[in-house]
Amino acid sequence: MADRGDRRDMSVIRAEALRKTFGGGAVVAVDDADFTVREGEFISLVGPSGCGKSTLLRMVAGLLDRSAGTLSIHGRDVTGPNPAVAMMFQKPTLLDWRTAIENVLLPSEIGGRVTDDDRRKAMGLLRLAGLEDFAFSFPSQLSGGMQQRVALARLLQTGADILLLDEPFGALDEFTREHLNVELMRIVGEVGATTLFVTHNIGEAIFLADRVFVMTPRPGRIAGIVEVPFERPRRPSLQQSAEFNALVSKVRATFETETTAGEDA
Ligand SMILES: Nc1ncnc2c1ncn2[C@@H]1O[C@H](COP(=O)(O)OP(=O)(O)OP(=O)(O)O)[C@@H](O)[C@H]1O
Repeated sequence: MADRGDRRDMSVIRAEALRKTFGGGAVVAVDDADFTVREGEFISLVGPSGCGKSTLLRMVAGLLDRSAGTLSIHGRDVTGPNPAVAMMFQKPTLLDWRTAIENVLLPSEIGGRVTDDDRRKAMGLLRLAGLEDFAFSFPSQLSGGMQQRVALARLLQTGADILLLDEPFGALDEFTREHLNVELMRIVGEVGATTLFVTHNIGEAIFLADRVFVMTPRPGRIAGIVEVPFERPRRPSLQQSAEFNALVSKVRATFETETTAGEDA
């Protein structure tokens, strides 16, 4: 089996001149996006509201058709949803009348009969998410952060190796969010998933990622790609370091250069 270093050389998502317009071309949500994502890589997509982050993610998920350009996953043209890809949103979308483990088992149920292996896997994922003792609790008995961890376990139960996370902790308070970010890094690192994570927050984007795609609006473009050199595991205190703050400034400068260029045009 290839080690993590080898796997990182293989691209699993590839986009060239990717474009999405709405309203017959009146709104250019994503313009001329060129990028590759390597296996096991964690990419943050950061940018202000309306710069096309969710649109880009939905195209990768196969939920939205592209208007132009190419987009492939594992070397295959994206023409619709793909079992290798799973997406998670800001709201947990758990079923209130089902326990945590019954929620995690949903993808297996949709796929057919639930086997003992499926149950073992679901319990293992709840353990990985730190929720072993809450497997038989209902969503109303869990905090917002715990509900999102159940949703993450359910995402992994699908067997997808590409995770698309659209501000998954955006509705939570800052303390819970920081804790869950550390947990998320640990969990996706352990399962070796390739991850695209959308956020408005520059610090969060850098803290989590191997590379940050910086998006700017009107039209939505990837204005720059910033490499994050910090070793893993990472601790929240990293965010106080001078090196970390230098990267925050670099991302900010990418926004400012683009915005000023747009105003000058
Ligand atoms: N279905 C749609 N029909 C028309 N316009 C749309 C549609 N979806 C998105 N847009 C427009 O495309 C642009 C990009 O939207 P998108 O939701 O991708 O941005 P975003 O960066 O994810 O924003 P936010 O951070 O607020 O979620 C916006 O101008 C938005 O109004």
